Order: sequence, then C-alpha cells, then structure tokens
Amino acid sequence: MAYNKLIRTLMIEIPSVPGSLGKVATAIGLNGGDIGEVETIKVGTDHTQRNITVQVENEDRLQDLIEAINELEGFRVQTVSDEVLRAHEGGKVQMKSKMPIQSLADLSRVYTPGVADVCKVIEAEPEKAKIYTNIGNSVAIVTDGTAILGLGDIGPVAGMPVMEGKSALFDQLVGINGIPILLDTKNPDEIVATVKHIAPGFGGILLEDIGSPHCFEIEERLKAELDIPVMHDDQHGTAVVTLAAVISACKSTGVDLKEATVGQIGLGAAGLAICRMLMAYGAKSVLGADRSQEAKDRLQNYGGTPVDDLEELMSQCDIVIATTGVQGLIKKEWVRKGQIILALSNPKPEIEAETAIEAGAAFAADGRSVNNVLGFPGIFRGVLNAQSDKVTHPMLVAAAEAIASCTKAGDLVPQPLDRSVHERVAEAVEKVAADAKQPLH
Ligand SMILES: NC(=O)c1ccc[n+]([C@@H]2O[C@H](COP(=O)([O-])OP(=O)(O)OC[C@H]3O[C@@H](n4cnc5c(N)ncnc54)[C@H](O)[C@@H]3O)[C@@H](O)[C@H]2O)c1
Ligand SMILES: O=C(O)C[C@H](O)C(=O)O
Ligand SMILES: [Mg+2]
Repeated sequence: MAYNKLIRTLMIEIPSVPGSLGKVATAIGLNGGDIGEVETIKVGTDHTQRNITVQVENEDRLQDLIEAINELEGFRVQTVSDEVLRAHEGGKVQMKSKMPIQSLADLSRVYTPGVADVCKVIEAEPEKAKIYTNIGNSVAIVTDGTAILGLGDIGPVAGMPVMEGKSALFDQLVGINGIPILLDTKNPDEIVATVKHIAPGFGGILLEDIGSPHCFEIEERLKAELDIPVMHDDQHGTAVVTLAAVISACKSTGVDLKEATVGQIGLGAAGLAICRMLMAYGAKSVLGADRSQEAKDRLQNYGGTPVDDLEELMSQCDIVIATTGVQGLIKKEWVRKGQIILALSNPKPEIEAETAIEAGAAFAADGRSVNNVLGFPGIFRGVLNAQSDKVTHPMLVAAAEAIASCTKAGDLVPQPLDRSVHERVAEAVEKVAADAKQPLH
C-alpha cells in the first residue's frame, strides 16, 4: 500500500448471508478504496463482524466510502481505526496466571484447599505476604483523570489508555505488575481514603495524571499515612528526568547550573516539582510563570521568583522548561541564542524542538524524549527491591544522576527502551535506600 494515503481499519457488521462480503467490497471499490486485510471477528446467526483494512486517497473519500457501506441494508460501520487505535483494541495489558492449571492436583495446589494453608501462614505472620503473594511486586497506578497528559480533565476512563501504557512499561522495562486504578472522585479526602483502603494489595502507589493543586495535598497525605512508597509521577518522575536532561545539557554547553537562570513556564504538578528539584540541585535562580496567581504564590513560597510575562521570562533565562499543556505557547522570536529549551507538554509541545533550534537554541527537546518513562520504572524497581517504605529526595537525585550518567555525549537523555538505563536507575535508588537503613555512627 502507498505511504501517503490513509490506511484505516473499518469494523463492519454485515448480514450473515452469502454475498454480503461481496457487497461491501463493491461499495469500497466504487468509492476509491483498496482493500487490504479482511479479518472475521465474530460470526453470529444474523450478523457477522469483520475488520476490513482499506486504503483511500483522503479523509473525504473515506467518509464517502463509510456512507456507502452504511446505506446498504443491514450493514453498519461500527468503528474506524488507524494503526494506533487498532493497537489498543482489547486494551494493552492483562492479568495472567503464572501457574499452569491442567490437573486437579494443580487446582488444589493453586486454589482450594491448598491455598487455605498459605492464607493461615500469612495470617500468623503478615510479613510472609511478601513471599507468598505478588503484592511486593505490584504497584497501583492511580488516577482521577483530572490532568491526562496535556488533555486536561477528561476523566479517568478516557485516561485509561495512558494508565495501561504505564502498566505495560512497568512490565516490560522492569518486571513490575502495574495495576490501573480509576477513581470516580476528584475529592482529595475521598481519594486519600480510597487509596488507603486498597493499599494492602500493593507494594507501592504511583499517582498519575492527577491535576494541581489537589495533587500536592493528596501525595503529601498518602506519603505520611501509608507505609509503602508513594510517588506522583507527573511531579517527581518528571522532575527527575528534567534534572537529568539539564545536567547533560549543561555539560555539553559548558553552562554551570550554579551560575544559570532557569525559567519554568507552567507551575502545575510537573512545573512546581521541576522548580523545587532544580533549586535543591543548586540552580542560581529559578523564575516561574503561570496563568494562575496561586501557582505563582506557591513557587514563591518555595524560594522561586514569579514572573508575569512569558517573553520577559524567555529573555532572562539560560534554560527554559515548559509544562503547560498548551501547544505552540512559546513563540519562535522569543528564543534566545544558545538557550536550552525543554518543551515537555504531551501530546504536543509548547515549541517544536526543530523550531527552537532554527531560532538559535543550543539544545531543544520535547516531552516524547524527555519523558518520565525514563524515571518511574527504575525508581519503583529500586524501592521495591530495597523494600523501602518511601521514595525520598536523595533517591530522586540519585535516579537523575544515573540517567545523566547513561546519556551519550551530545544527547540530552538516553534511549528509553535501553533496559540497562532502568537497571542503573533501580540500582542507584536501591543503594540510597540501603544506605539510609544503615545505623548512623
Ligand atoms: N514529558 C513528561 O514526562 C511529562 C510529565 C508530566 C507532565 N507533562 C506534561 O506537562 C503538562 C502539564 O502537566 P501537569 O501534570 O503539570 O498539569 P497541571 O494541570 O498540574 O499543570 C499545568 C499548569 O500550566 C498552567 N497553564 C496552563 N496554560 C497556561 C498558559 N497559557 N500560560 C501559563 N500557564 C499555563 C496551569 O495554570 C497549570 O498550573 C501536560 O501537557 C503533560 O503532558 C510531561
Ligand atoms: O505519560 C507521558 O507520556 C508523560 C507524562 O506522564 C504526561 O502526563 O505527559
Ligand atoms: Mg502523566
């Protein structure tokens, strides 16, 4: 199939009578569509469901073709999927048994009556749950759906593809069982209470895409009230990866962070945590802009300097980071020669990296490459390995330095699918956790 044409898969309900497939094929052909794969999904007495992949010239031709199929009596186009949507059909993760269950002996070992003995062992010694269950290797990925990527408050169910994505990454990158938990409340008291109630089934809690400002209170309360590690990814996972990118960029450009002025645009979950991290790591000064006065006040309380005008911020800073969720917010003409620009909003950045480079930036990246996928898997692998009850600031700094140490000269961050990076992050975090457990002399 040619590359510049649209390729879509139509899920079509067609009558279960001979000749029906031929009618669809004719409707597609008469409207300029080329047929690729044909797959039967379900055969019923009245209707059969098929996926038919078609190639068409453009969106208008696709609509004509769909209309033509829908006009056929008894035929209905149920979904139209591109490659990404198709990959999501049926979801991206599933719970699988580790044990074969083939014989009755297997059944009584895996399930009742054998399982009752294991329950009694854990009842007598709760610590043994770490040995005889998967709790110690499971992390709840909790969202209320209020800040899904930069898409905003689209609700937890619409955010599920992101949560399934984080779960798939946990599994494939570090072998952690990540379980999405969707909350139908935005009330901090209810979120805290719910997460506390489900916490016994998990070795850690990853808060994901919970918007600001309520994310700050929720994370603080859960950290204080639970005895398992809790981390809000959009705050600290992002701050870790951003610090790693800043360390690498400073090294490549000869900028000394202690002499550098950093500007943060967007002071929500990600932005405020990035500011706090860079201030703690020794940046000379951190300026911040946000459309919300409360967000700027929060920055000031942490020692940063609020700025009202984005152009002014851009003109003063050696390093600019943006996490607003607003595509194209940074104008090309605001970019200063030699600046380091990290426009981290997903799915679209505040300025495209190529545009920033064309405008004179020394380094520029977007949220696809400088992404918390480089942080959260290794951080949780490390704390779970160490059986630590918390994620601490020194662990986060160790994670950032580990990522920076894996970065090739001239790059900002390493490749996220390089398993050795996640191993290095996990080792660094585990080491900090182990050192913290040593008695002080
Ligand atoms: N690359 C990554 O790893 C990564 C990680 C986390 C978040 N992000 C991205 O960062 C963005 C924000 O996420 P968040 O969790 O911090 O959300 P958030 O809702 O907590 O914060 C967004 C902040 O931006 C501010 N803002 C919005 N429009 C603005 C404008 N025009 N000018 C100034 N400020 C503005 C809001 O007032 C808010 O304080 C999202 O697009 C998300 O995809 C990227
Ligand atoms: O999920 C991502 O790609 C990054 C991040 O968590 C985000 O919210 O944008
Ligand atoms: Mg996120």
